[in-house]
Amino acid sequence: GLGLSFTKDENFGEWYSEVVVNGEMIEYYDISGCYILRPWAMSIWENMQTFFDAEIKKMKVKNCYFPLFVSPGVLQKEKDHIEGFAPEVAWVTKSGESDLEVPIAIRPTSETVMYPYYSKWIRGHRDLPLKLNQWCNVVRWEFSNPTPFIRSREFLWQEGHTAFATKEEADTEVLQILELYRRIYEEFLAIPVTKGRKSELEKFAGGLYTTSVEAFIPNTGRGIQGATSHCLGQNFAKMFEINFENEKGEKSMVWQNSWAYSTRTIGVMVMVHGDNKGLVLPPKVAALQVIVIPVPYKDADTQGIFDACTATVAILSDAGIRAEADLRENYSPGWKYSNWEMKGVPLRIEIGPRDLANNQVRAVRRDNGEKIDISRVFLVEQVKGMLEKIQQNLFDVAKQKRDACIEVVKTWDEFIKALGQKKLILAPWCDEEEVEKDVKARTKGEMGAAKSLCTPFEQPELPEGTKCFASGKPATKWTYWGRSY
Ligand SMILES: O=C1CCCN[C@@H]1CCCn1cnc2cc(F)c(Cl)cc2c1=O
Ligand SMILES: [Mg+2]
Repeated sequence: GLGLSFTKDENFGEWYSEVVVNGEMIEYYDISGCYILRPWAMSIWENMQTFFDAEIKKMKVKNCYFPLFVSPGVLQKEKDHIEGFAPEVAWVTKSGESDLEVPIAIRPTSETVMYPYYSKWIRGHRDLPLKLNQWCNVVRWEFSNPTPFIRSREFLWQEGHTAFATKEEADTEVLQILELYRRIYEEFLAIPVTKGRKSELEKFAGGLYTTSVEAFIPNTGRGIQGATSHCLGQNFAKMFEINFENEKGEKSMVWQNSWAYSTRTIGVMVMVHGDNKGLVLPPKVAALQVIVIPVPYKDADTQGIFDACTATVAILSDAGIRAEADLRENYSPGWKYSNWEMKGVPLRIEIGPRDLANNQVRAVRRDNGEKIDISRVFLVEQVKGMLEKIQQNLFDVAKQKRDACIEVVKTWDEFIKALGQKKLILAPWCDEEEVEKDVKARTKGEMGAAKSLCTPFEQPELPEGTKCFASGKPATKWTYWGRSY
């Protein structure tokens, strides 16, 4: 039937797979780990892209497009860049019946594709800063459990790659981009995230430091990296000889950043806001913000009701609200309510004989089910107000649930207990890599090991003499830990 066969709390994994399919976001594909993004998902990607693309353009970033294919020599340019990643590189080995002389890799990320040309294009300081971005797909032949949006063998992302004359400029941009990622999550997807710095063990090995926005899924008690903004330092400049002559005529290497968010954002949104009726879409990213449904009654003025629906859509659309009417004759109002709830449309407007007579409409919120009769007078203002309240409420509820999962611990026993309770753990840490490796080793299991998620920029007070939860050594910072995706 129309409903879901799994509930979010009883079987999260099955619930998620069913919701993304029944909500018409995803169609499973006959190649494992690959998914079809249907319009209901693509429109959310486009809504975020419209915001982010405009924002990076304000920062003088230019869009470009580099080839999908990577020649092997350049991919293996730097051992420690791809060490560990090699198994997930997909290769083209044939064309038609004949083998390729040399197999060609499909980009898993584009540093090695782009940077030989950065080296060619950047000569003098007047060529800096160079700021390019591309909206594209990447392929990583992962083997751990594929999950629509969250972990797939091909996904869409944007990857920004910038080069500066000074470290200060790079450091500044890293945080400007990170703020845009925070806005994507908190202002568009209504998801609370934590800005922080990755540990030496978790950072991008090819870079100098990694910052990220971290989300959390209360149902599974797992953290998830929402987006990432790296300062690469001069590591890739050294590797690819990206030098420039500065004002004093000295030859020096550029300072680089790279940053990305992907279609994983959509999966996080489904996981955080979805419920047992299906998707719940934040109005800011919803393809459809209002669905208008006629509720005809016996011999009541059916045409009048349909006309009122059409007029309501016109009024709302003219005001920039994304609204449609579901006038299909062969489906009952009840069926339509369930269908559009499953698709997560934030606001439903019902128009029946009584509404017609009273020059009003009945509005029903998807986030909390609240039913409100609103007059057709000032209809636009009231609908806009309701959509804003829904957006804000989705964020507030998600933040309250996420905050309720945060557990501050001081000792190993408290840490293990909190881990078992699917908490997001904030613990004082000595910031030693060996200790982090030890935490991973000591928490290994079928649920996956605990790892550091980020060291939040907002650091709580760390009293003198506080001990690291894992090593007992003097703690130097508060760090979030947990299991993750
Ligand atoms: O996260 C970003 C922002 C956008 C540009 N890239 C960086 C780093 C990507 C790390 N990374 C991630 N995954 C990879 C997978 C691979 F197969 C190979 Cl060869 C390399 C990598 C790899 O370098
Ligand atoms: Mg990976």
